[in-house]
Amino acid sequence: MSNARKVPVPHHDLPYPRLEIDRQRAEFADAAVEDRFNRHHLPETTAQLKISLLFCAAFYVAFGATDVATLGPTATAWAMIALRLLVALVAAGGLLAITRRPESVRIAVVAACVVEIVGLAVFMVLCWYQPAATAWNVMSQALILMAIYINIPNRFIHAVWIAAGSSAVFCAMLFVQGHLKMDDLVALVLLLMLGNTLGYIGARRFHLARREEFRSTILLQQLADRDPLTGCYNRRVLQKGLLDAELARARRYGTALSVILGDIDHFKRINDTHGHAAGDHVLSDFGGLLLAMTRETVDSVVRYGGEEFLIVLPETDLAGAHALAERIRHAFGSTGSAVEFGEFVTATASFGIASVPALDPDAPETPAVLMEAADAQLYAAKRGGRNCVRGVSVTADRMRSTA
Ligand SMILES: Nc1nc2c(ncn2[C@@H]2O[C@H](COP(=O)(O)OP(=O)(O)OP(=O)(O)O)[C@@H](O)[C@H]2O)c(=O)[nH]1
Repeated sequence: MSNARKVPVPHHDLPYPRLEIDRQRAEFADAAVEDRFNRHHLPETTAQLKISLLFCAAFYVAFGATDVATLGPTATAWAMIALRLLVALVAAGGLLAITRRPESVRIAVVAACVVEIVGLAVFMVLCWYQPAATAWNVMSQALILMAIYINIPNRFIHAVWIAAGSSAVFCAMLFVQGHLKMDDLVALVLLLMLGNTLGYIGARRFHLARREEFRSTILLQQLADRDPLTGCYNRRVLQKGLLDAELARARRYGTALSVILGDIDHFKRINDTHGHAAGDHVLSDFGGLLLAMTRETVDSVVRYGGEEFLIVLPETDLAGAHALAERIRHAFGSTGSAVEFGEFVTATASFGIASVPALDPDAPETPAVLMEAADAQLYAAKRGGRNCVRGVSVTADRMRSTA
């Protein structure tokens, strides 16, 4: 049972307010949505990070030649090369970690941060011992800023802190060293401020654009999957395998699964008496009620036909589904729909339930059995006088009518 809850169910929508983007942090305001975004892009992010780490390691080691060139083959030069190798080793460690745990967003972020911080710390030490190469090192710092903001995929907020923080340390170090004239130092501070500002603007725009694209994709998907009149899922979602996936989950983890078919009684009469628009109001209210009375991120409500709705209830047995159907039946029958010209229409609905019990080795493999059973129960409810609930427990070789 507990395992089943850990498996993400892919078909549930994200309500629009949860898709808001925190423009300062350049992330989704909702941590769960941000996580979903990161998981969606993880393969691409990891591939880019691997290349970035490889380049980082290679260039750090290659620039060891400049240590020997500026300092000669001294002990200090060899110590610097050892430090460069340390950065390469840390980058290799990051590479190994993300290769071993490609599914972890956190490891990718930690690997990027650790390599950036260790790389910059080593860079500061190298600069400290090479005051003669300050001009080159300033250029290197500017390029490193570009790598941190743009080329090494990381959280925007981390990139800003690491890039801006390292620039501040770099300026402070040159100030303490005192090799530069004040006007050169001011030019250097301005240069790094410019690098950080350009990096900030470019990286922020990039992070925001990717999230805006992700949000548009989700909203388009919601438009494609939802019935515009009621807000419930349309049959496309069933065709995409909603019920197959839930049934497979129930079989895999031994959990119960129920489906309820709900149908408004004598709906044709409502249309004929009050008009099609009034019928639409009643349909919309019924759909809204079903959505409101079911679990937002667990259950699914599908407009199955004209005035027929399917509710899919994972981890719910027959008794639970029956109790829910009764609550809906009562709520719908006791509230009316305000239609045009001040008219008020009341209606009732009938419900047919089919359930797969928990830990049932005979649970059906295809949804067709479940749907046929629910349909038969709905038919029984209609024949039994309407405005009532009928249910059955379904196994591969038998059906026990319990209500
Ligand atoms: N207003 C409106 N009516 C619809 C819509 N879709 C289907 N219908 C109507 O729903 C009615 C369904 O009628 P029937 O299938 O005979 O069922 P019923 O009158 O509800 O009778 P029972 O189900 O046996 O209680 C038909 O008249 C359809 O035209 C819709 O989107 N809006």
